[in-house]
Amino acid sequence: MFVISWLVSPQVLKLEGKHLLITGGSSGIGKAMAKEAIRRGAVVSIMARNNTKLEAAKVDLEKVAGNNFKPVCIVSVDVAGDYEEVQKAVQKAEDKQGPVNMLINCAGIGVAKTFEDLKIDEFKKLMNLNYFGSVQTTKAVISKMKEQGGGRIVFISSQAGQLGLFGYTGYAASKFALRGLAESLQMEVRPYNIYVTVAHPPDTETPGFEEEERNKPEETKLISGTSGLFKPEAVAKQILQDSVNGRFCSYIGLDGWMLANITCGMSPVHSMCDAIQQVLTVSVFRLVSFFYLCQFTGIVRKCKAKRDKEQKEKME
Ligand SMILES: NC(=O)C1=CN([C@@H]2O[C@H](COP(=O)(O)OP(=O)(O)OC[C@H]3O[C@@H](n4cnc5c(N)ncnc54)[C@H](OP(=O)(O)O)[C@@H]3O)[C@@H](O)[C@H]2O)C=CC1
Ligand SMILES: CCCCCCCCCCCCCCCC(=O)[C@@H](N)CO
Repeated sequence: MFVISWLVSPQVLKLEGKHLLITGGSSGIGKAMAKEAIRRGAVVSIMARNNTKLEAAKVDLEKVAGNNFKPVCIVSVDVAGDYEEVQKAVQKAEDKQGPVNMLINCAGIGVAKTFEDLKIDEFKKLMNLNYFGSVQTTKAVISKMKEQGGGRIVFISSQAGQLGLFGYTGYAASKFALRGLAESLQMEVRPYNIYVTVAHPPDTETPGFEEEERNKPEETKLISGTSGLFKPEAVAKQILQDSVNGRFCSYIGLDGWMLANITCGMSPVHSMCDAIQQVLTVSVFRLVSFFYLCQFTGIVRKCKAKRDKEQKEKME
C-alpha cells in the first residue's frame, strides 16, 4: 500500500476527439506536436502572435488530417502580454473546440549570450515569455480542467532546465523555473486527475533554433553539441506520448536519459521500473557527470585562450 501510494500511474489519455491547445503551435516543436496530435485524431487549437504564420500553419496541419477532422482553431495572442487577453484567447478556443483536455505550453524563445552581454531587458523577456507565459495560459485553463475531472498540462522546458551552461544565464533560469512550477502544481492537481509533464528537449532543428544559432557563443555551441541535434518530429512524438502516459518527466536521447535520472530530485515517480532505475543510476551518473564537466571546463578554457590570442594578434 505504501509503495503504491507514491507511484503515479495515471490512465493513458485517449487522444481521439480530445481538445489540445498548443501555444507556439505555428512553428517548430509546437507545430510538430500539433501535427502529431491531429494525426492521432485530436482536435487542435494553436496560439501564437503572428496571424500570417498561424494561417499558414493551419493549412499545413489540416493536410495531415483524415476525412472527418475538425478544423484547426487559430488564436492570435501574446501569451506573455495582458492576462485578460490570454483568458479571452483561451475562451475563444474553448468556444470552438470544447474544454481543453491538454494544454501544451510551447511558446518560448532561446537566447544565448554571456551574462555580461545579456541586457537586463533580455533577462526580463526570457522570464516573461518562457515562465510567465506558461503561468498565464495554465491559469486560464486549470479551473475548468479541475471541474471536468481531469486533463494534462505540459511545459516545454529544455535540457538547459536541468543543467546550467555557458551562455544560458537568462534562458536556463527561465527553464529551471518551469520545473519548480510543475512539481508544485503536480502535487496540487493530482487529486483532480490532472497530470503535469515537463519536457527537456536537446537542440532541435526549428526556426527558433536557427535564429538562436546566429549569435551563439562558440562555447554554447560546443557544449550543447554534446547531446546532438534532433528533428522536431521526433521530439514532438516523444513529448506527446509521455504526456498521454502522464509521465512527469519527458526526455529524448542517451544524454536526455542520463540527465532525467541524475536530476530526478523529489519529482513524482511514474513506475516501479523508473523508481529502481533512479535509485541505481543516480550515483553512477553523478560519476559520469564529472567527465562531462571536465570536458565543458576544457571547452571554455580553450575558447577563451583562442579569443585572447585573436585579440593579441589584432592589437599587433
Ligand atoms: N529548438 C530547440 O533547440 C529547443 C527549444 N526548446 C523550447 O521549445 C519551445 C519551442 O521552441 P522552437 O520550436 O524552437 O521555437 P520557434 O521559434 O520555432 O517557435 C516558437 C513559437 O512560439 C510562438 N511565440 C513566440 N513568442 C510568443 C508569444 N509572446 N506569445 C505567443 N506565442 C509566441 C511563435 O509564434 P509568434 O512568433 O508568431 O508568436 C512560434 O509559434 C521553446 O519554449 C523553446 O525554449 C527547448 C529545447 C530545445
Ligand atoms: C550524467 C551526465 C549527463 C550529462 C549530459 C550533458 C549534456 C549537456 C547538453 C546540454 C544541452 C542544452 C541544450 C539546450 C537546447 C535549448 O534549449 C536551446 N537550443 C533552445 O533554443
